[in-house]
Amino acid sequence: MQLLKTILRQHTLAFIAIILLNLLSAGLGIAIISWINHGLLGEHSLALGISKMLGLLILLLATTLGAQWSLTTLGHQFIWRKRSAMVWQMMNTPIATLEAKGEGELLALLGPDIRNITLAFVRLPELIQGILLSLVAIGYLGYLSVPVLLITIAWLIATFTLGYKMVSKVYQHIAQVRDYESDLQSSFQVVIQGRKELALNPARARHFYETHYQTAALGYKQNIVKADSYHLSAINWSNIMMLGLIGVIFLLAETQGWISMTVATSFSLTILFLRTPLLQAIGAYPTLLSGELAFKKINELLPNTPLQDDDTETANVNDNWQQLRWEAITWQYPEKGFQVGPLSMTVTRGETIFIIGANGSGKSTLSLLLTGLYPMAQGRAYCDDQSVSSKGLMSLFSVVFTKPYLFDTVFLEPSEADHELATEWLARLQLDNTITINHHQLSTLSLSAGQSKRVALLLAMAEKRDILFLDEWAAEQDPQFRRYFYRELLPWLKQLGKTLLIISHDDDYFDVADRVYEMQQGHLRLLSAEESRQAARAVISQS
Ligand SMILES: Nc1ncnc2c1ncn2[C@@H]1O[C@H](COP(=O)(O)OP(=O)(O)OP(=O)(O)O)[C@@H](O)[C@H]1O
Repeated sequence: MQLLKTILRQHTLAFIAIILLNLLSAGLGIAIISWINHGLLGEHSLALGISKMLGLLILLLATTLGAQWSLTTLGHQFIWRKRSAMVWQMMNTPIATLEAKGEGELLALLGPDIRNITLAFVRLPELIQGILLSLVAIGYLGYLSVPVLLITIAWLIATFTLGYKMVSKVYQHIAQVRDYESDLQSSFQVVIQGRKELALNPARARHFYETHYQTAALGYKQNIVKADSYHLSAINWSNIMMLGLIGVIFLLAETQGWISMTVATSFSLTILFLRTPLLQAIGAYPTLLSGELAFKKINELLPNTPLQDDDTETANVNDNWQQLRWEAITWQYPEKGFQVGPLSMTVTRGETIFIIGANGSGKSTLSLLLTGLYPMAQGRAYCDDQSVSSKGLMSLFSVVFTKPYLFDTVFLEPSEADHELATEWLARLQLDNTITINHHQLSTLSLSAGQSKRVALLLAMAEKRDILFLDEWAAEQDPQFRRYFYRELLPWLKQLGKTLLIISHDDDYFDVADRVYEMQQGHLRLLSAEESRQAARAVISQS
């Protein structure tokens, strides 16, 4: 099992110590049974017998608790590390890979999958104790009578072969449960993010509920019921067969005379002692299977390779760069989806460049490609004629996406000067009546769409990167502020030395740009001054 192998590799010594502790606990358990059967009544006084038994029981309690506690602690330590590595890994995974998986799958990884691994560890002590106890018990039974032990082993093999078949079915259904879990997470997202639309349209809400949600929920339920049924059948089957084994042992003693009745009693006591932990072990197995499946899913998406420290690449970008150039670059969405490029583009430091084009022509995709967020399938980017990596590109840009995510902190480690800057920017963005900045925290994020975009711009400016890339930033602004943005804010940002890449549909303001590019079905074209003037009409006619 991958999960067990990994924990064994990462915590070899601790794991060996835990196994030894478990062996000790199992050995003590069996020794106590043997002593009760053979030694207790032979003690000189009843008081001595009782105190010895109490002492042994307390020792057994301490070792069993110690063994379980250390395994559980090790498990939670492993999960803490795994979850932290996952979150970090996810933040460092190319966004195209994450997008291809879908949000439902990612939520399933961080939520139910990690929970299943946790549960696997919670039940792992039972499994390990059950297995070790069985081994120790088998040794003891062999000491009592080898022929009866052989019959016992044959009986147990027959029991567990059928039990294993049932547990395999459990695994199949648990795998399907995991797929439905991902669909359920997607449905939960619809319920939360589409709440307004669903509230307004009961017919759509019912349709969504009856088709999408119920398909996932029913699929989940049917498979979990089947998994649980096979699991319970395996437990009951094993339980009954263990009782049957005791009958067989007494029969062998009574009719065949293979062993005395005292040895038969020891056999039966040991098997009864073994029964509960063994059934618990079988009970714990499916939880371990779910954990294993979750572990595989996590490793599939976020392989546990050490993260590359690309800081050396970002250092390749000269602080005083003068020109960025992309040559014959391309990007295509998976499964032969929309393609951008091959295209080439040059940006000189301090320029204001507009990118225009019809809906779906590929402007936002281009922004992700130019900024290094999508990897170039072909072509290269250069910074002052030096090849620059995706990481290098990312270090130059601050982007306000069409649907930006708003963080509530402006600067990460603000200085007094930064605070003054942020206060000035708030005023310039006409947000000073709505928001205050205390230390580096924004007082509220309950904002209108237009205000949210202004905050997103504030956050982007606070990153103090050389290039600001704004994707249809002005779309939600009122006409006065839109005018103010193009006629005053952009020239002010340019004056500050910012290089500006602006995706825009606002044809009234194309004159603000030094150059205008047009996207057409994934291809980029530099417009002449005359074409820029005509562009607005061209855009409208294409859409
Ligand atoms: N995550 C995605 N997976 C697959 N295809 C996508 C994805 N995002 C966008 N596309 C496709 O890429 C094409 C270009 O989309 P893009 O968002 O870049 O256009 P745009 O020019 O920015 O449009 P708009 O002006 O409407 O914002 C569209 O046909 C769209 O269907």
